[in-house]
Amino acid sequence: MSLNTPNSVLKVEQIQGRGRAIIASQPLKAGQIILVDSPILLYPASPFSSPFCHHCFKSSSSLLSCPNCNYHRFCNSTCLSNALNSSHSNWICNALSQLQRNSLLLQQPLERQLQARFLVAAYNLAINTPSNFQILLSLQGSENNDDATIASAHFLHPLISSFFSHPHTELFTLQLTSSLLAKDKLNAFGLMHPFSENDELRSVRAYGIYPNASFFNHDCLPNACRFDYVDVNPNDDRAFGCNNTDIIIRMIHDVPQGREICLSYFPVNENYSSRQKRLLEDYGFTCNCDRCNVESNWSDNESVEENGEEDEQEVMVMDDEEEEEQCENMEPSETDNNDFPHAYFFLKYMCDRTNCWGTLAPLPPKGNAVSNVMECNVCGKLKSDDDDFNVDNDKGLEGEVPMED
Ligand SMILES: C[S@@+](CC[C@H](N)C(=O)[O-])C[C@H]1O[C@@H](n2cnc3c(N)ncnc32)[C@H](O)[C@@H]1O
Repeated sequence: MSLNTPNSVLKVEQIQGRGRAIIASQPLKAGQIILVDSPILLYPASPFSSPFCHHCFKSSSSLLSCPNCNYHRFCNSTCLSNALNSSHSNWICNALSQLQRNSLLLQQPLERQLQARFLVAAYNLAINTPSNFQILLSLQGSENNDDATIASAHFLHPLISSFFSHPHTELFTLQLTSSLLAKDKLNAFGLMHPFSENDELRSVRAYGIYPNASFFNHDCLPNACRFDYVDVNPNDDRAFGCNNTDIIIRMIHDVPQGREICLSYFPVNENYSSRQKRLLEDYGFTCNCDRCNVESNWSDNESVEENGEEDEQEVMVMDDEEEEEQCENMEPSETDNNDFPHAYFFLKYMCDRTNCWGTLAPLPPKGNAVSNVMECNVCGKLKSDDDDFNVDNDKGLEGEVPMED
């Protein structure tokens, strides 16, 4: 099976115990852009009152209001007119206007309000873009959900189905609502606010369903990572010619043909037990990647030095100079058989900026030459392989040529 993108260097294969997986169909280079994916559905992370454009999610000093509800706002007339034909159709405009006045819903936790917002966007897709709704239905996630998702479906379905009219009343069932919620939970990506060092956590501006990127499985030491540039204009070098709501997947290091390409579903600094808990509760699987296999043998009470970690709070960060010197001389192959094979990964590919926890990938190669400038996928910091050298981000990436897929 191939991805629904032209000239893809990737293919989709079924792997026992992992479902569909993305495989390199040719050798891939560090920094190479392997996928640019556009969302089939986006919804704001603050469900009913986002200060950003409700269509493209850019921040803007002046926003135009929807002429019907006078409530949802758009950054310019193009976004407004595109939205009126898609993400803010008459049906969704009416549904949102009623939902945001529903006191029962407004008393619910934020997570459930977001689920309501997602369902309205998903059912709007079914009504306005049935082919994209079929793509959403083909993604992982079924009606056999965890108890919390089933409870949400029971609460939200009657509310949202009151906006349907014939023939949708028969088609849009409780089971469908439940399976849509599962698909959102397993597949949604967050489009992030630009990083600020003062925020401990970089918050999400909007959630999106990206049909091709949804096939990437998780690995706690990923070989690719995703970038997004929500506030950057398409003609800015940093956006590599993409739309601002696209996500761009780039290789962290070289991989041979036939290797599975994986992302990490969350920052790589999380410790073993919190990763395992999150993957089981949120994604329904037990991770047995190389890193988890090594760390499963570490006792919680063992000292950090014994485990090869430097931080008692089990955060995978290395700032100890001696340890860094030791690791600097290691190649990945040398670390394969020791107790801390990921030391090299943390040193080379984890951002060292305070509170960032992002992953570094080289800028796209020029021809065959891998760039020695690494970009952080969270804070956007640029740093050279040899030494820290911070490029003035406002000036863009002069001379860097994006690779085609
Ligand atoms: C975003 S989807 C990835 C694509 C999915 N495999 C499919 O068939 O559509 C996330 C789901 O993939 C599976 N998955 C992802 N990473 C995995 C891993 N490392 N081991 C086993 N299953 C994994 C889990 O079922 C998870 O809920």
